[in-house]
Amino acid sequence: MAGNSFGDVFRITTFGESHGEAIGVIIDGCPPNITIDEAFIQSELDKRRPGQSKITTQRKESDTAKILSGVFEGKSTGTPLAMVIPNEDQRSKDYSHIADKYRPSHADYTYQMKYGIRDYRGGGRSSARETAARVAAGAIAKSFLAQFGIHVFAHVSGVGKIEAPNLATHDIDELTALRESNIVRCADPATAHEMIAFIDAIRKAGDTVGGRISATIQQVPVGLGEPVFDKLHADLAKAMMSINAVHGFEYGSGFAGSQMQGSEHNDVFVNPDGDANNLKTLTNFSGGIQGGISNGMDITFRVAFKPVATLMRAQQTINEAGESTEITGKGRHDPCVVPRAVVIVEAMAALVIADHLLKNQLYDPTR
Ligand SMILES: Cc1cc2nc3c(=O)[nH]c(=O)nc-3n(C[C@H](O)[C@H](O)[C@H](O)COP(=O)(O)O)c2cc1C
Repeated sequence: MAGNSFGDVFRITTFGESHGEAIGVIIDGCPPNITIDEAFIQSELDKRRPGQSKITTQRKESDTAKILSGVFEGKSTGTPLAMVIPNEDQRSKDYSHIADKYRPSHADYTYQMKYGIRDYRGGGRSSARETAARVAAGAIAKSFLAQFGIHVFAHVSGVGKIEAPNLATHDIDELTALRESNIVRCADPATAHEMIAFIDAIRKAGDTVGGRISATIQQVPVGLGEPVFDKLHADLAKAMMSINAVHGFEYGSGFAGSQMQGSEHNDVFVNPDGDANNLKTLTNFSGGIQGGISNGMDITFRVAFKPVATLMRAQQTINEAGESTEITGKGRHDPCVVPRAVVIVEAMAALVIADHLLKNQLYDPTR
């Protein structure tokens, strides 16, 4: 199975399945002397952990990452940094009833056709359990970026047809406190209230619902991103589209921008500091990226997640023998993935920025 690695310099490889022994990650290319704070890694994993509230799956996993290598006396050594997260609450029998059935809109049929074998327990490698390994790696990338004052913030900006208003502040600490004040992780508490009630009603009806996550990356220096195929937004798009259940990515003005005119869409340059090498723009429809290269403004993007495929109600499907059958989800599933996916989006964004920072020919770590 190819395609388990991401990044060129700050490169991660993840391994493991939903119901195997463990999942984990190896980071090859992590620079030395980064402070590795295990409590921070854990706090990041806690935001993705199952069983954290009534609107997430009830699977009970402590999601504790054990560092196996690459760290000495609390600092990265520059050698491969490996982390493993044991699986604790598999309950594989919850899946025996679907062993030979294809869940509609899940990965069962495509895995069976491609590999001729699949671990049906929780979807095996196709399970979003794998993303815990990305979150652990993302925590290391965030620690690296913090040295440069670069911070990523994401929150749930939409659930079904409910949409949060534009945020009133850009202060990351303030936004984080607002987001963590509620279980859906929306930084607008009034909208959060509405979202939680809606997800709870959907869950009780045995159904699921999609949602949106908006993100911003602050203090990214000018010049990250390669000009042709490895444009910064192209790599962000790949990172986000690689997350389970993601169906859309847009940056800056995104799809709405295609309905605008150039005269309203162009970001007018200004020079507030009288420094020709530190220009700003009055608006940020470019989302902080022009020609695939960061321009020093906040990088902004939005990610759309589909409704979870596994429903707690009967659906028509086909089994491996090609016969019509019924399928009903059992066990523990998320009615809406976005509350748990916020930290996954942040992790993938941090990995992209760390990778570009390191491969930028203009980057001088001593500067
Ligand atoms: C945080 C998170 C949790 C998820 N939880 C579930 C779940 O409980 N049940 C499920 O069927 N799919 C869940 N998914 C989505 C599946 O992993 C995904 O739909 C499946 O792998 C098929 O891939 P695709 O939707 O990208 O085509 C979750 C996704 C994320 C990001």
